[in-house]
Amino acid sequence: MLEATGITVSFGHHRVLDGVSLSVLPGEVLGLAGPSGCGKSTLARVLALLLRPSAGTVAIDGRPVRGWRHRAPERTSIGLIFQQPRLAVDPRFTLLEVITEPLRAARRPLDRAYELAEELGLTPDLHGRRPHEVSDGQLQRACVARALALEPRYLICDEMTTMLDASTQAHLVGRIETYRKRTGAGVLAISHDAELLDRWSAGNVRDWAQ
Ligand SMILES: Nc1ncnc2c1ncn2[C@@H]1O[C@H](COP(=O)(O)OP(=O)(O)OP(=O)(O)O)[C@@H](O)[C@H]1O
Repeated sequence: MLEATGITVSFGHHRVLDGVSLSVLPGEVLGLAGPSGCGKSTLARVLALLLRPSAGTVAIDGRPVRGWRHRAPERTSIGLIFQQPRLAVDPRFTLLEVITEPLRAARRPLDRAYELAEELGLTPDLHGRRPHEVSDGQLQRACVARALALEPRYLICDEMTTMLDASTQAHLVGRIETYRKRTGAGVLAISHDAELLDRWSAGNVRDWAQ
């Protein structure tokens, strides 16, 4: 279980999260809805171990996270996919380099990147292109491949498909579903699209406003 307990985060004097708790079970899809600005993305960053809260704990499969260093080993257990892929990649990287980045950092074989690119529908002519030479949908496919590269136990999809057309949305959700069913990973899906969340999580939605 990916478990956040009593999470508190402030930016300056603005307390964004005040003792929030949430958990994602292995194999489940949990939808998270809520009004704009309520702190969903902030909580996603805490759960992905990118933002250290001022109070509260994150535990992965019962083990509390202690190291919040950049290369904390627990980081590889959690994949995060952002809403805006252009803000989530180094603009100098080719799509293939985006996908190989975590494999390189973890000293894993890079061949896996070609399989992931193919699974995400990125044809070889796209591999050498940089972010400004591809569409948002193609770049987001590379970001999903990157998030899956180290086979995370949990995936956090933060408005992953908001900017994309219906067919790309269906493809990306389908890929993550295939991965979830194969590995038993837990998925936290954050979206303003109530219909998508309801369908994807089979009604397992937590509404922040309630
Ligand atoms: N790095 C930051 N510095 C200062 N304030 C921040 C920072 N990140 C987020 N905030 C503020 O924290 C609040 C919550 O932001 P967050 O992005 O978590 O909300 P959200 O629920 O994901 O919103 P949306 O649904 O619009 O994406 C907002 O008021 C935002 O302006």
